[in-house]
Amino acid sequence: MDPTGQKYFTIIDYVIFALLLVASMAIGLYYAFTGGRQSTTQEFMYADRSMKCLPLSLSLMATFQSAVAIIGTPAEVYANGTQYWFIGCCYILGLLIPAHIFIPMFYRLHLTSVYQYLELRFCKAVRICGTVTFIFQMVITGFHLWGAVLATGLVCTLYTALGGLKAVVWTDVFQTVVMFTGQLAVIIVGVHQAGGLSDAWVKVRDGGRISGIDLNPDPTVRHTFWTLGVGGVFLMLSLYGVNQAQVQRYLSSRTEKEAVMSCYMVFPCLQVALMLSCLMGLVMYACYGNNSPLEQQYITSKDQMVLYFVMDMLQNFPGLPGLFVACLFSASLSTISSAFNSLATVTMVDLIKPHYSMTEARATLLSKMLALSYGIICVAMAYVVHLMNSSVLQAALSIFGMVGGPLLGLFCLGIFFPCANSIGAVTGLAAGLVMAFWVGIGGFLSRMPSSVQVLPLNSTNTVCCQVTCRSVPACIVIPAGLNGLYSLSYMWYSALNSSTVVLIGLIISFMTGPTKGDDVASGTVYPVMRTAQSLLHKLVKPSTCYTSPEHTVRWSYGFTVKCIVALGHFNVVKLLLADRWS
Ligand SMILES: CC(C)(CO)[C@@H](O)C(=O)NCCC(=O)O
Ligand code: NA
Repeated sequence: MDPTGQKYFTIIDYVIFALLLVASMAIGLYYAFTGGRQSTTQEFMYADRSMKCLPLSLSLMATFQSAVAIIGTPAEVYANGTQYWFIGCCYILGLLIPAHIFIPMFYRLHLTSVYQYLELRFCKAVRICGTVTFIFQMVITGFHLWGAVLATGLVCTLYTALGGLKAVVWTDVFQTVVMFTGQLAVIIVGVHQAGGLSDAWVKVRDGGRISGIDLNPDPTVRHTFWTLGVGGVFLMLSLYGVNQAQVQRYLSSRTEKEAVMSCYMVFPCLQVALMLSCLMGLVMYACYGNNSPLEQQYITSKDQMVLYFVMDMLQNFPGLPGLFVACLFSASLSTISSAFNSLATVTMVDLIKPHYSMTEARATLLSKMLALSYGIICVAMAYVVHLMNSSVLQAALSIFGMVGGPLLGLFCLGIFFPCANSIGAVTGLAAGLVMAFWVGIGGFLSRMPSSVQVLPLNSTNTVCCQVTCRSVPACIVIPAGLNGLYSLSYMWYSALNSSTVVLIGLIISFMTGPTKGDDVASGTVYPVMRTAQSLLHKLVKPSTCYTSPEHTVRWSYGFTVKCIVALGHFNVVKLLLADRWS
């Protein structure tokens, strides 16, 4: 540390960081020159469908655990306590549903990409709409990532393009280990600096950072048990149920059972990841108390907290800052490599292959070029796009909800509603996206002025933000009714947008002539009623015969229609009552 308070990396730090890049590159090269030498698209995209459960589960977790989670979660816990930790509750249903509904269905259909499902169930147009929405989502995910700077971005692009999915999965495994080690090291040193475990505990407890469960049903409160535990389920389903990056991993496993197991194993992995990042937030509070470096104006945004903390705490431990930066980059690399690989896959499988016939060698080469190009696009964008001053964690999860939510709705419409038709699907998706951007952007703009006031005025970023914000309240007048919608907690975005797709999709399907039960391709609809009935029968009378599929389909039609009608009545009654009372 020099007299101006500037902290520097030592040689050891640089060496550790370089080792991360070298090792990742080595794994990529290894898979480029062993096995089938990445000479088929099967190997490049689906690892020859030979993966085992343990590496897959670590890789599944690493895909959506990026630097954003590692620096965003501690900042959230430091500022608002451990309420966010309750997001861990949504992992239960958020993983059980993919394991028992999505994975068996996708695996048995032997898909080449998850969007092929949409063509089997609906038609080609729906498949293309889904694919384009996904590309949009993943490119945003890829470039919003902090730290995707040239050196790392290029290394990542190279190992992804050379080593295919095998390299992506095995680098994920290695990078997860680096990620956990880095976090653990910072937590241990932090507890030590705070005066030991019991001192640290007393400080966070007296500082009110240990939150009890908040059961407030108000959907506009950012974090409650309901927004996190129930709203989060929809977020998890969109990420772990129908996202191509994840489905590609399920499909690459040796057997269906192993795919289901890997999904189960994500649960403990995610809990460990969540625990480490929440603990780091608590340790930060134990060290700084309410005297945050943000308040003292050492840093200009909440998201710099973790980095400042790390450099501040670890300065006497040469090598540890390097390890932590390696941890951050590991988290990012494992996310963007999955994004590049899945983007290349869908572009090839959904957009190019159905229209041009080509040899296997050509197709493989083209897939590699695609992975390379998406990598370069994302690296270039990372240079251009600067982060917003609001929390990166909230921004990332909002984007997942805004683009992932409608996609989840599209798949649910196809899987759970045999009557939905293609016109309904496309209109529903469009309606869901409109809803997403309307509420997402409306919410962002309506929250902006207040979020800016708390920031110090001396950084260039803030000045730009001030300029844009000042004009906002003047030109946007928000009607009172919409304010409710705009203030919806971002954790509900996935649920709202996927429900919009399903609801509009069903209404349009009924208006344009619902699909007949027999016209639906076999294996593309989940027999909700039959499963529920057989479960019920098993519970009540263990030895009864089960009803015919036709009967069940007819029954589920009737039931769905009744539900919609009942819901309509309920809303009318609610409106009437609200009118009376006001
Ligand atoms: C997806 C969750 C919420 C699961 O805990 C978590 O990994 C997370 O907060 N991710 C943030 C987005 C990102 O890391 O890119
Ligand atoms: Na990651």
